[in-house]
Amino acid sequence: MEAGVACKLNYPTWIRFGRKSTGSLRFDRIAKQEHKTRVVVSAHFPVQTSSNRHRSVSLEVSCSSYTNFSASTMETGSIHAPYDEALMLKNKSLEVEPYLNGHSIYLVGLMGSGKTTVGKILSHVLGYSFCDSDTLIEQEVNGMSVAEIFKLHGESFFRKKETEVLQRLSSKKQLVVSTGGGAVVLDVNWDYMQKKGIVVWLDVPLEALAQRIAAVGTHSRPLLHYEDGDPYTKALKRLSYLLEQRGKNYAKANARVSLEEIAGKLGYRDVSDLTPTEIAIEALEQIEVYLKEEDGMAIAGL
Ligand SMILES: Nc1ncnc2c1ncn2[C@@H]1O[C@H](COP(=O)(O)OP(=O)(O)OP(=O)(O)O)[C@@H](O)[C@H]1O
Ligand SMILES: O=C(O)C1=C[C@@H](O)[C@@H](O)[C@H](O)C1
Repeated sequence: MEAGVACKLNYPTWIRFGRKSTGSLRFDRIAKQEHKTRVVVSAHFPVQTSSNRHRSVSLEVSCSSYTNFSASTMETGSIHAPYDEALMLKNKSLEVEPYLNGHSIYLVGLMGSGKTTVGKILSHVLGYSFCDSDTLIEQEVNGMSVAEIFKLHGESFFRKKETEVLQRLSSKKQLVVSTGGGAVVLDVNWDYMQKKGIVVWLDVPLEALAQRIAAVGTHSRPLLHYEDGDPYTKALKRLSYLLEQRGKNYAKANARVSLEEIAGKLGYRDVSDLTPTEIAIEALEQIEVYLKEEDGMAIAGL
């Protein structure tokens, strides 16, 4: 079919796939002029995941002649095209950037939710600087690790430093900040994060978080040392408690990125099948929704 369509229409230049069962097929200007072809595209996008993690999408294309539009369909069939997540990320960032207007992005979420991993991807594609508030605190306290700071100076000292770091960052634009898991607890931190920034919550199921943390060990995360058991059990117990305590705080974020929802949309059975890039794309989408709402309200004078 791919050859058939290409032959009938001559050089279709590219096929673009959206993430919500939408897509478009674009043709070269020359092809349009030469063939005066009116193209009727009916797209059908069942998402398939193949074993090598490269997804392909079935696209049914119907075409009819421009000069005889009522004439029957020229060709129908399906094209398999690779799902290029890097391209989709770039396109999404270009779409969102004008609305962002230089606002920073503050990623919040429980330990291990991917703030650093996703944050680096976002900063790279947007051309923003990336920083990690835990790392900035460590630098301020003579290179001491978070775990050592907790042990030597206690949690309240750490929280004070965290607020100072967020205050310092709050005057800057074009940053992607990976915040500490507990940064959402203090109201003053919200004032700093939202001064020139948008707060995005990475909402990851507890079991997935515990799995990720167990894979790297709990030694660098002092708040996980209160429980007994193997690393997975320790992490799961403590994270459940922390989510109970902080759930309302995370929910105050301007945008929420739910891994369960993305997995559902993409037809994955498990959130662990999601790539960090897919999560970054969803983050941009949710930021766009938020900014458009804000824009609409400002125009409406609300
Ligand atoms: N989408 C993902 N799928 C699988 N593993 C991931 C994903 N995102 C991050 N990870 C892994 O989970 C662990 C935690 O990720 P990361 O450091 O980005 O989270 P974080 O929110 O910054 O954590 P913390 O707040 O504890 O610093 C890392 O080992 C990382 O490689
Ligand atoms: O969830 C938390 O309270 C923490 C998360 C980490 O990022 C560090 O900021 C520190 O270990 C505390």
